[in-house]
Amino acid sequence: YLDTRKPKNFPPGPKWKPFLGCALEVAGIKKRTGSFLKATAELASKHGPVLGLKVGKQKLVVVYDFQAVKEFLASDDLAGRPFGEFYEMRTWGKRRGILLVDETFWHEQRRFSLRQLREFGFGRRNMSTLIQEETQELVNYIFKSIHHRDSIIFEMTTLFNVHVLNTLWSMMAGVRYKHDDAKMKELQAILTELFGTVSMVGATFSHFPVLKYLAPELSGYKIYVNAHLKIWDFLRRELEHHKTTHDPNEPRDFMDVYLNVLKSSEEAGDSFSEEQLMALCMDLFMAGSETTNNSLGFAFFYLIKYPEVQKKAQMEIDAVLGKHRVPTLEDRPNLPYVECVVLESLRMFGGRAFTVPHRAIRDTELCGYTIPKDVLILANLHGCMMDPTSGYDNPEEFVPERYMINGNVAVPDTFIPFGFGKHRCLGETLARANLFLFIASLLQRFTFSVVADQPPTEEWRDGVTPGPRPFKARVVPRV
Ligand code: HEM
Repeated sequence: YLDTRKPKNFPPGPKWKPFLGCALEVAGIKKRTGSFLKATAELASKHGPVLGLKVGKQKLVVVYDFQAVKEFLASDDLAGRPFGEFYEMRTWGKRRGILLVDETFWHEQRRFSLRQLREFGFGRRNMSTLIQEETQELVNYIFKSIHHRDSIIFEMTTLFNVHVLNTLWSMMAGVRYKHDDAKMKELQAILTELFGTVSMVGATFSHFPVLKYLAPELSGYKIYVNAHLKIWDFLRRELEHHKTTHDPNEPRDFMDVYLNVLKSSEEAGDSFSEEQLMALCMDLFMAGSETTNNSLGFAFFYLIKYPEVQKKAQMEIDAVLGKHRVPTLEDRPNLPYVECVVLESLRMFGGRAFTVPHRAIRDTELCGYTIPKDVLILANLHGCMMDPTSGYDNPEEFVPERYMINGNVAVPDTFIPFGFGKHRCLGETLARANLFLFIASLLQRFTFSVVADQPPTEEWRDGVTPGPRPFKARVVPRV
């Protein structure tokens, strides 16, 4: 804590003070600019694209521009997973860390999850039919809410929550919930609470661990632990249910396939265990819900802000599907403009986000600087996709046409909302399928517009994942 000397050749950044490191300076800029993302972008413009920070006891490197991000994400030395928080897990009666699947096991668990997601299909349901069920549930819910009126006003940032969680939870445990289901709402509330207390680089208590004991509430530790315990409990109950109803010949979902692997000793590597299954579900849950929700939030934020984009997408949908044929993933090649709306929504989300933090697994180099072992390092993707120097014309504008090149959909190298390299998002296929089907299905049946005198604010919400601030839209059925 008291050491203010920087390691030799450490990336440049603000001066370090005893105990705090440069936390105060960063917090000051964060307060002025409104987010940690903008604060680190500003510091990178002053100190350079590889920024060295120290927040409390934690040394941290933030990488900003595309060339540096490319070198970072391609480096095997910088592909470690951060250590999770450890605390008492009453449910299992012993001490364990549950934030993340253990690094030594991650490789095998990641490969298993990727294969399940790629071969997605349990019983008669594949990824498209599963998401279609959710999109049509939402369409019906909106029609039901409109009832005999001409239109309805919805708060848009929460409209998709349950349905997005359902796509994850159906895949993992074969369970889906109704739009108003109390249990699912509770789970969503826990996730939202949790995401509000931490940022991508951890929470106040992880930088100043003594606060866990001195100020458990103020430092967010209590909320963090309680939220984890509640989710852990939720997952454990589902796992117990699976164990009693599991038929090895007819796996219904991810949990069943995993239980099959556990049963067949030659297939199961060392990394497979019930606890790892729970931690894996936790990871997928955490990584997949807010990201997809907020990307959809940005999509509809911009669709009401740019009605001409919405109209153009609707015309394409009408021409290909008409008003009633439900969009499926097979329609993707025939709806290139909708696909471009998806890409631009992902840029609006990703360009305001960080990658997950990685850990240096040994002393190494990045762009000529020394990164000591165990230092946390992450990329600020604003530099790649939204900075004026990122190569996108008017990067703050929502322009789906930018991906339409000679009639084909194409993205530049700098388009990396899912990262790349060893930790590239493993839910990319599911996330893109969700975005495409939700956007296409809703625009087919409804028009979304700004509510008079309640225009959405341009300010967005910082947190583990960025999102638009709550905003309302008027929803009118298309006849
Ligand atoms: C629009 C939605 C999404 C976006 C923009 C997104 C973006 C990202 C990014 C930027 C990373 C970090 C890559 C890196 O550090 O190199 C990541 C990692 C990850 N994502 Fe996603 N993600 C989304 C949805 C999902 C979904 C739906 C799932 C689960 C089904 C998921 C699971 C994961 C996991 C498990 C990781 C960690 C991978 C690893 O460390 O090896 N994500 N995602």
